[in-house]
Amino acid sequence: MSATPDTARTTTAPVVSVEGLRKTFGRGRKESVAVDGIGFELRTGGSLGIVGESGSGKTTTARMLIGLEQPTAGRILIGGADHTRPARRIKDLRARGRLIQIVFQDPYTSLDRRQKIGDCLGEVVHLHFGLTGAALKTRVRDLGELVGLHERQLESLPRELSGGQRQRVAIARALAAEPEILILDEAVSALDVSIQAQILNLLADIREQRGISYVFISHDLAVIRQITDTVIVMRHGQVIEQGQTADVLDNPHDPYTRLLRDSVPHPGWQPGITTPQNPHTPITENMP
Ligand SMILES: Nc1ncnc2c1ncn2[C@@H]1O[C@H](COP(=O)(O)OP(=O)(O)OP(=O)(O)O)[C@@H](O)[C@H]1O
Repeated sequence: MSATPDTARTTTAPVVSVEGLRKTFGRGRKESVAVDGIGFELRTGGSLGIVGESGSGKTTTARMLIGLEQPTAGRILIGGADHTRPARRIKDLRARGRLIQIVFQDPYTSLDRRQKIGDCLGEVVHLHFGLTGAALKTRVRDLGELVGLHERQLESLPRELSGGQRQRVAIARALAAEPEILILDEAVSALDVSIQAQILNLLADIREQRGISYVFISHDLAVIRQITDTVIVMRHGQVIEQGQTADVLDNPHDPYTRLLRDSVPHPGWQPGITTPQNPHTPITENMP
């Protein structure tokens, strides 16, 4: 990783600033609004959670941030520079890769089945930093170490690893570009609870050591509470509540956030029975 000291990045200035961001798909009568004029900030070295039910616009927001989707309207500033339009030239794509990376839920589909893990990481390091030979090998070993992958696993093919190990590969591959911002889109959702806890601890350590900023998309509010310091709640493409994570989750002002929070199963919860202790079944059954 870069030698940038933690303090250099850990300021209160926003590293990401989003204004009036909107994305529609389709045209005319078939037009649908996925993201409807949202705004938020991620401070440098901070961790921002995005929560909301399925279809609320979380992934579309992430895809616009990373440049995989062009916004219909609005503005995305990253490190003060305008990143509203996806990069087109290779040089700009690479520069963006050094700034922001994303990890999706299922890394298996994005890994080359015939490529050893070490080679996969080496490719990214070579692409961004031009390292070769022993220097490249050392860097790959360091990356593996950072995420808890050993030499033997670096020599493996993706199918020889567990889901948790593959997710570590995906994180290492994203970190190989030494980005300032890492987006994790349901990146731990498919993992069992103990592996999930290991990865969350790992991410917290990396953030502390490197001063990297996170955008963390998850439907799991316990995960959001653990890994983020601010949160936005999305519904129907809009931000309906935002603030410090603990404040929003402990004292939600919006009924939808309350509903979202109370949907987390707890002792005494029974599916299908609505009582004050067991407030609801489908999450937005009573919402407009
Ligand atoms: N390429 C696309 N073409 C048309 N509609 C799309 C496209 N991508 C997303 N949408 C629509 O935009 C809306 C928001 O989708 P998005 O994937 O951003 O939601 P989400 O909150 O991430 O959901 P989930 O939690 O299920 O991943 C949905 O109604 C979805 O069907």
